[in-house]
Amino acid sequence: MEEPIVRVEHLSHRYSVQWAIRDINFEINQKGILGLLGSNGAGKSTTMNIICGVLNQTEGTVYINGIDTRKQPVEAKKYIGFLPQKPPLYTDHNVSEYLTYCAHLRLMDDREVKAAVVSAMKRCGIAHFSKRLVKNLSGGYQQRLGIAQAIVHNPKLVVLDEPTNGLDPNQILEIRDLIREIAQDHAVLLSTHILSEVEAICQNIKMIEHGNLIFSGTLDEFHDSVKSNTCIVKLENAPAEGELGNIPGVIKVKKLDEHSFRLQFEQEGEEVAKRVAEICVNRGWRLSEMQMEKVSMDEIFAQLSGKRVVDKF
Ligand SMILES: Nc1ncnc2c1ncn2[C@@H]1O[C@H](COP(=O)(O)OP(=O)(O)OP(=O)(O)O)[C@@H](O)[C@H]1O
Repeated sequence: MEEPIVRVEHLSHRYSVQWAIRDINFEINQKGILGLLGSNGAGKSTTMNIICGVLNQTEGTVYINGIDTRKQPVEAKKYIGFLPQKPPLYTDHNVSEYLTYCAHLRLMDDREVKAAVVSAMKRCGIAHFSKRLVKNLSGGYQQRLGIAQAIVHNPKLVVLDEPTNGLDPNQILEIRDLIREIAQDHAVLLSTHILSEVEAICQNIKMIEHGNLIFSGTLDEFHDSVKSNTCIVKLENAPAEGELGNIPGVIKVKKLDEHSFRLQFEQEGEEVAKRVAEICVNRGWRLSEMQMEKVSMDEIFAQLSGKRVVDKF
């Protein structure tokens, strides 16, 4: 059987006395973009730094393509490309010199370096800047170069730590397009605390909070992980708010306009919603619309991380 690209087993790390991550386990088996999501300080960078061999874990094991990163770090690193939060750029090099240097650092065969540098520059849209000094590139192009150094040796795994941090909105869209393109033939592990980023480009999500892995699944599963308990009803012959509030299972009511109300249910809603619909019809309130409200990414994130959910009432 083929080895997973990444296998993380019982990974824990402690900085002096405080545990930053505890008992993290997961595998990456395929190409595509996996988003590592979490609040500031959740443990994303710690996890990525260990996977990439930049930090030695306190406990647990990371295998890249079946190779233990602790026992055979040099071999394992051939399969990893890493863009840390702060790109490791040598600003007095020009683009081509810098990538050539990076390719040698990755122990590439000398005969392959030139073509690999040209290919990485092309893929990242920086070929026209090959002779430009790194310090004279804009932030967006420096980030492209950061990604180019992460793929120059054609690794199986590309790890990007908050790759759109600090970029302007147009640069963010361009870098996201580039990451999507890279993910066609690499497994990309990307950390972010920006929910719209996850929604825009990730197929799978792992969420870390206080150093623990608290969610693992597809984007759709993430959306389904928290069920809605609010709904909007439209009643052509609306009663007073109090009457809606007296329906068993309804705990809050907010009048939105003459005919529309937001109802909050005791628990997640389908059973109560059916009851509300029956009562509205039986009492002649002329129910014309009823829709469970979608739970936003922000609300899911807040609930999963145990934070206070914004009260819509
Ligand atoms: N070198 C260090 N020494 C001591 N504590 C550290 C060190 N680096 C990180 N920490 C702590 O470990 C925890 C996890 O930090 P980490 O940087 O992995 O989180 P993160 O999810 O990447 O956050 P951010 O999104 O802010 O980068 C935090 O409490 C942080 O303060």
